Amino acid sequence: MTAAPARRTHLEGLAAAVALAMRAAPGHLALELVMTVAGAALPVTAAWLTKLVLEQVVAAGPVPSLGGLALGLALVGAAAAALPQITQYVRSELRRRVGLLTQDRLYKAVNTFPGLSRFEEPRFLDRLRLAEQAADDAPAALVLGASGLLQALVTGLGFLASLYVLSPVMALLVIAAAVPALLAELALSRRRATMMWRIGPVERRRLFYSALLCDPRAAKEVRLFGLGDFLRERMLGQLRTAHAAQRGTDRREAAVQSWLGLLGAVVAGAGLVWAVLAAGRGTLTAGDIMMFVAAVAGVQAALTGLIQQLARVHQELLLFDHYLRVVRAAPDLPIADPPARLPALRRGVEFRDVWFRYSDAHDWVLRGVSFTIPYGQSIGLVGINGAGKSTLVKLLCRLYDPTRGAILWDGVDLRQVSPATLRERVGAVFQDYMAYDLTVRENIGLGDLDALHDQSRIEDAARRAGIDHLVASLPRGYDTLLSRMFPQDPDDDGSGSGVTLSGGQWQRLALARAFLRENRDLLILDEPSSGLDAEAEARIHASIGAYRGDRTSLLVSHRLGTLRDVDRLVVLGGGVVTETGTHAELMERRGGYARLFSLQARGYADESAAAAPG
Ligand SMILES: Nc1ncnc2c1ncn2[C@@H]1O[C@H](COP(=O)(O)OP(=O)(O)OP(=O)(O)O)[C@@H](O)[C@H]1O
Repeated sequence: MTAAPARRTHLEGLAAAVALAMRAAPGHLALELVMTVAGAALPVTAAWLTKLVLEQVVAAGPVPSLGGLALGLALVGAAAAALPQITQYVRSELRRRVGLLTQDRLYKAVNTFPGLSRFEEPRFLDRLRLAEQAADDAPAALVLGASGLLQALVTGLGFLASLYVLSPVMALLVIAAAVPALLAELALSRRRATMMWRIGPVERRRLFYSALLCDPRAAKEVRLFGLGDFLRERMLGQLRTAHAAQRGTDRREAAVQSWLGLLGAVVAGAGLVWAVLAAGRGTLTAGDIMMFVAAVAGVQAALTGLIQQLARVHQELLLFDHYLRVVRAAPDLPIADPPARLPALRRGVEFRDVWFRYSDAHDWVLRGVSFTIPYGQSIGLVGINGAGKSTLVKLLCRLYDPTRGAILWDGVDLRQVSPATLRERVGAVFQDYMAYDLTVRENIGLGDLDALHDQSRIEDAARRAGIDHLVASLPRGYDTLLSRMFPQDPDDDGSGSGVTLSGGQWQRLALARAFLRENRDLLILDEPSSGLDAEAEARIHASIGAYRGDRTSLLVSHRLGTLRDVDRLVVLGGGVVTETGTHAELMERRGGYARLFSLQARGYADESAAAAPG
C-alpha cells in the first residue's frame, strides 16, 4: 500500500467530495458559494469606496456624491459584520450533513467485506483508522477549503488588479514572492500526510494501550497483575514516538513558514518605501497611498490564505484518499456474478481435499481435509488445541475461502455462492462468542433480527438455552441492560446501571441466539458448553440434542463425553482427518480418540473414586 495518492487522483478526490456535499446538503452548498463570492468582493469594494471618499474629501470644492459613498461604505461594513455569523452556521450544518452521509457510506462499505481477512491486515487497519478520521470531516473540509480557495482567489485578483493599476512592477513582485511559498506549502503538506501514514501503527498501538487502561473488561487483570503503570508507560512510549515524528514536521513547517513570511514582509516594506517616495514626488495622491497599502496587504493576505487553503485542501485530499480506498475496496472474497443458487440442503456438505493457511506468510493449518457432513446427521469434530477445528468452522461459514480444494453444499462450491445467502442458512455459536452491552432481548434477538420484537420466540430461545429463570429474576426481565458501562435509562444519573452476567450465563445467551435461528439447514456449535457447570451442561446438551433433531449439524467440543451421541466423529490432527467413525468404533480402534477419551474418563473416574465414602 502506498502512502499518498497519485496527482491524477487529486481531482477525482475533489470531485468525490463535491459529489458527497451535493448529495448531502445541496442548499447549504449553494449558500456557501454565494457567501464565498460576497465575502471575497466585500474587502475590495470597501477599499475602493474608502479611496474614493478620501480623494473627494481631500479635493477642493463641493462633493455631491460623498453621502452616497459613505452610505455604500456603511452597507458594506454591515454586510461584512453579518456575513461571518451566517457563514459559520451554514458551514456547521454542511459539515454535519456531509459527515452523516460520509460515515454512512464508510460503514456500509465495511459491512460489505464478506470475509475476515481485511480485519487481520495491519496496513488495512491503519488505512481504516485514517478513513474513519477522514469520514468525520474531510469531504466537508475539502469543499469548504475549495470555497475558501475561491474566496481568496477573488479577493486576491481584485486587490491584484488594483495594485497593477498603481504599480505593475509591485504586482509582479508580490506574485513572484508567492510562488516559492506555494511550492513549499505543498511539499510540507505532502510530508505531513506521509508522516501521518508512517505513524499509523504507532497511533493504533497507543489506542490499544489506552483502551486497555480504561476497558472495564480488562480492569480485573490489569489490577490483579499490577499492569497499570506498565501499560501507561507503553502508551506514553507510543505517544512520544508519534510526538517525535510530529515535532519534526512542525519544526520544518515553522522554519519554512518564517522564511516565507520574512520574504513577504521585505516585498511589502520595499513597496511602501517606493510609494512614500512617489507621493513625495507628487506622483501618487493620499488616496493612492491608502489604496496601495491596502492592495499590497490585501494581495499578500489573499495569497497567504490561498496558499494555506491549498495546502490544507491538499492534506485533506491525502487523508480523504484513504477513505475513498476503503469505500472502493474490492470484496476480500471473490463474489460470483451471478452467484450460484444455494439449494436447500438435501445431500450434505462435503470438505473435498481442503487446504488452508491464513496467508502466504502463515503455516498450513489444514493440509487436505476430506469428510462429509451428511444431510440430517450430526458430526462431532475432535482435535487437540490448534488442530484447526475453529478454522474449519470459519471456512464452513465462508469467512475465508479454502486456499486449495473445495467445500461443496449439495455439490455446489461455496465459492460460487453469495456469503450472505449461505449465512442465512446457517445457525452457529462460535467459541469466541460476543457479549453485547445491550439488553437481554437484544442479545438474543441479534440472532435473527426479524424476531427482535417477537416476545414468544425470544422467550422460547431463552427457555431452550436454560436462561429463562435467570431472566425472570432480573430487575427488568428481557429489557434489563447487560452492561455496567451504560446507564439503563438515558436520563439516569448513572446509579441505575444494568447488570453483568457470569461467563456460563453469557454462553447460554449466545446459545439462545443460535436457537433463535430456527429452520436453518446447518447448525454449527463450536464449544457451546465449555463454560457451563455440569448440571447446566447436561441440560443444555439434552436441549441441543432435541433442537438438533434430525437437523444437519457440526459440533466441536473438547468434552468428549458430550459428543458420544453424535452420528459420527471426525478427528483432526496434523491438518488432516486422522480418524473417523462412531464413538464405539473409534474406541475399538484404540487410536488417538480412544486415548483422549480414556484420559478424560480416567480423570473423572479417579475423582469419583477419591470422593467415594469409606
Ligand atoms: N486469524 C488467524 N490468523 C492466523 N493464524 C490463525 C488465525 N486463527 C487461528 N490461527 C492458527 O491456526 C491454527 C488453528 O487454530 P484453530 O483456532 O482453528 O484451532 P482449534 O482446533 O479450534 O483450537 P482450540 O481447540 O484451541 O480451539 C492455530 O495454529 C492458530 O494459531
